[in-house]
Amino acid sequence: MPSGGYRRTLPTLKTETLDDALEFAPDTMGTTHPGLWVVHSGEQPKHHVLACGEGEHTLEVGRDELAAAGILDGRVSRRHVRIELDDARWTVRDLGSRNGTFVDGRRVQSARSLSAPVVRIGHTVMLPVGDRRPYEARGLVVRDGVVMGSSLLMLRDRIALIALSGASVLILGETGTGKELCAEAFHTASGQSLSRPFVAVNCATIQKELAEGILFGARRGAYTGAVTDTLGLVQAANGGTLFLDEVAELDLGVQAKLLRVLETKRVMPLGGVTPIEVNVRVCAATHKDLRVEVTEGRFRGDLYFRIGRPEVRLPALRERREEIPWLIERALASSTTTRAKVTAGAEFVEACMLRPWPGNVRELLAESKIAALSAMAAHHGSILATDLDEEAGRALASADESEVDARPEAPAPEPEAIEAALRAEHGNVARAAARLGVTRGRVRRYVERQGIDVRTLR
Ligand SMILES: Nc1ncnc2c1ncn2[C@@H]1O[C@H](COP(=O)(O)OP(=O)(O)OP(=O)(O)O)[C@@H](O)[C@H]1O
Repeated sequence: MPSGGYRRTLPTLKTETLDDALEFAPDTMGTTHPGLWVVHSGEQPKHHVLACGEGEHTLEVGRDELAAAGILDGRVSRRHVRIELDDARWTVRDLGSRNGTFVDGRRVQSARSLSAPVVRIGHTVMLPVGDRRPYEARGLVVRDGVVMGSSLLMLRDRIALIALSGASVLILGETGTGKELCAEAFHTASGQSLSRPFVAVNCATIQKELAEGILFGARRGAYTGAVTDTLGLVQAANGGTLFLDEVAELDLGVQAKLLRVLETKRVMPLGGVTPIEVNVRVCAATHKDLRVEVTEGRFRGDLYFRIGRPEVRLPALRERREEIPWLIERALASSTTTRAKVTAGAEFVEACMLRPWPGNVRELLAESKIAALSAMAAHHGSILATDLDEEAGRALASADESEVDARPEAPAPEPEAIEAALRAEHGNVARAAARLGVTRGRVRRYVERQGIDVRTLR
C-alpha cells in the first residue's frame, strides 16, 4: 500500500431501526420534562433518569429514590438533595445530608446556575436535564466498544440515512471526537458488503509532491523512483469507501484531479495513458470551516459542492458529558494492565466531567489510563480525583497565556527531594507533587526523564 493510508474490512454493526428518530419539542401545554440523570454510581457507569412528577419542576433525591432505581449508595442520606428547574435556572439545595452535596466539584448548601451543573452526592454523579425525554427514549448504547449517548445515536441515524441515499458526507468536529468512527459507520451503513474496502487517509500527512501518486497511483517509470506500478488509494477503495480525513489540507491541484475522478468515475494514474474505472464513495472530514476555506481560496468551491454536502457535526465531548463514565470504563477495560484491577471513583469521574477536554475522546481515554496506573502505583483499587493529571483535559494555553506561564517558576526541587517525595508517597506522582508544592507535570516529566519505574516505589 502507498504510505499515508490503510485498508481493512470492518466488523459487523447490527442494523438498527430508524423509526426512533423522535422530535422532542415542548408539548402543546408548554410543559417541560425536567429530570435528573444518574450517570455514575458505585464505581460504575449508569444510565438512569429520575423524573420530576408530571408538570413539576422539583425533585428530591435520597437513598430511597436511588434504591428504587436499583442504585445503592450508603453515603447518600435518606433526604439528601433537592433540585429545581425554575426560569431556566437550576437550584441545587442540600437537605442537611451527612456527607454533603457537591455542585461542579464544590461542596454547597445551595447553588444556582444557568447551565446544568455536575451534581455529586456520596458515590453518585448526576446531571440535571431540562428535557429528559430524549434520554429516556434513546438511552445510551455501547456497541463494539463505541459509546453512543443520545446525540451520537441521533447522528448515527442521520449518517445511516445519508449512506442509504448514496450521497457522500462531510463530517465536522474537533480533533478526537470520533470522526473516523463515523466514517466507518457510514461505510457499514452504505450496505457495502464486508469484503468491500474502507480506505482511510489523513490528507495532512501526505507530502504535497507525493499526493497525486498516493491518491491516484503511478505507472512504473512515471517519476524517478517509480520502479513498479502503484495502485493509489482511490483504486484501493474501489467498490467501497475512501475516507479523506483533514480534507482541507489537500493541495488545490490535487483537489481539481480528485473532483475529476469523482465526476467521471475514472482515475488516471501518473504516467498512465488509459483511465481506469472506479466506483468510490467519499466520506471527508475536517475540523476547519470549509466554507471559509472556499471563500478564502484555499478550497475549491466545485469540490466543496461535490463532497461538502450534506454535513454532520460531531459534538465535542464537553457537550456530551454523560458518555464520560462509559468512556473511562472502556479505557480501563481495553488494557490487561488495568482491566478488573481498578475502578473509577465518583470524584475522579466528577473531575473528568468538569474538564473541557480539547483533545476530546482520544485525550480522555489516554488520561484515564494514566490515572489508572497512578492509582495502581499507589495501591488503591479506586481511581481518585488526585490521580487525574492536573494538566489533563484542560484548555490549551493561548500564546498570551503561555507567556504568562513562562514567568519564572518557583525553583525546581532538587532531584533528591523529588525522589524522596516519590518514595514517601509510594510512587504516587500527584501526592509527591502536592508534597513538594509543584505541578504534577513537573514531577511526571522528571520521572519520565530519569526513566524511574514508580511501581518499584510501592
Ligand atoms: N464514542 C466513542 N466511543 C469509544 N471510543 C471512541 C468514541 N469516539 C472516539 N473514540 C476513540 O477515540 C479515538 C479518536 O477517535 P477518531 O480517530 O475517530 O477521532 P477523529 O475525530 O477522527 O480525530 P482526528 O480529527 O484527530 O483524526 C479513537 O481511539 C477512537 O476509537
